[in-house]
Amino acid sequence: MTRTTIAVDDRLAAYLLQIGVTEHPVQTALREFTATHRMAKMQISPEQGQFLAWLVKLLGVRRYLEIGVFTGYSALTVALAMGEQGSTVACDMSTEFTTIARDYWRQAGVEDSIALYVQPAVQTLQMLLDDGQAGSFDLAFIDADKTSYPQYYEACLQLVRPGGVIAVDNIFLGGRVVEPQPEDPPSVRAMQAFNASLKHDPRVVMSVLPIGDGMTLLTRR
Ligand SMILES: C[S@@+](CC[C@H](N)C(=O)[O-])C[C@H]1O[C@@H](n2cnc3c(N)ncnc32)[C@H](O)[C@@H]1O
Repeated sequence: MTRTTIAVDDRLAAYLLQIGVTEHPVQTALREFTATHRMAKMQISPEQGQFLAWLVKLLGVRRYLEIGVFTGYSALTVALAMGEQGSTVACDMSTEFTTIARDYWRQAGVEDSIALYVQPAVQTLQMLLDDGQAGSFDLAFIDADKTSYPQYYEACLQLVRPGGVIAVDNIFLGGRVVEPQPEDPPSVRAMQAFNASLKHDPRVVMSVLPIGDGMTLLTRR
């Protein structure tokens, strides 16, 4: 028993990976490749991927919306968990990053199930709303530029069905949200305000998990 969540050091993280994560060989290859990338820390942790895959099974997710693709690990993980019945809409602005993603999606045989839009995510979200896709997604994952999280959240609340889930990543920002310092970037105060706004939002039921850099889960009422 413990009254607080224990810190996970490198040794324990390796153990967690060993006993708690099952990956498709292409997931492993992508994770190992991304570890060598200059922006490697942007990828979700493998245990977060495992959690999302579990959530897919729990909810019976068929339609997945991802905001923030990077080299494609989270989208690949969810696409594999959904299987042939699943489809993904993926949003990112970077051709460089998503070219890597597409390559690994192709290797895993899920490329055709992922519609990737390489443009600002707000445009893609508006396009989906204009296209009458409100309420059509089972799961949304917000993992892109932090100052836009409130906009992404409002759009996802419309796009996800009642009972569907919105997962939000990096809500701790390495712990800086507790007490933002003057030298911190605007994203820290923005995340602090966003986190505070969710607690009493009557439209959702929420739970914050201290997994990765902190992940909030919100079920749409
Ligand atoms: C933290 S990474 C995503 C990590 C990914 N979910 C994974 O597990 O590997 C954030 C991504 O958001 C993208 N991004 C940043 N600003 C964006 C914007 N305005 N619209 C769309 N994508 C954006 C970046 O190009 C980057 O690939």
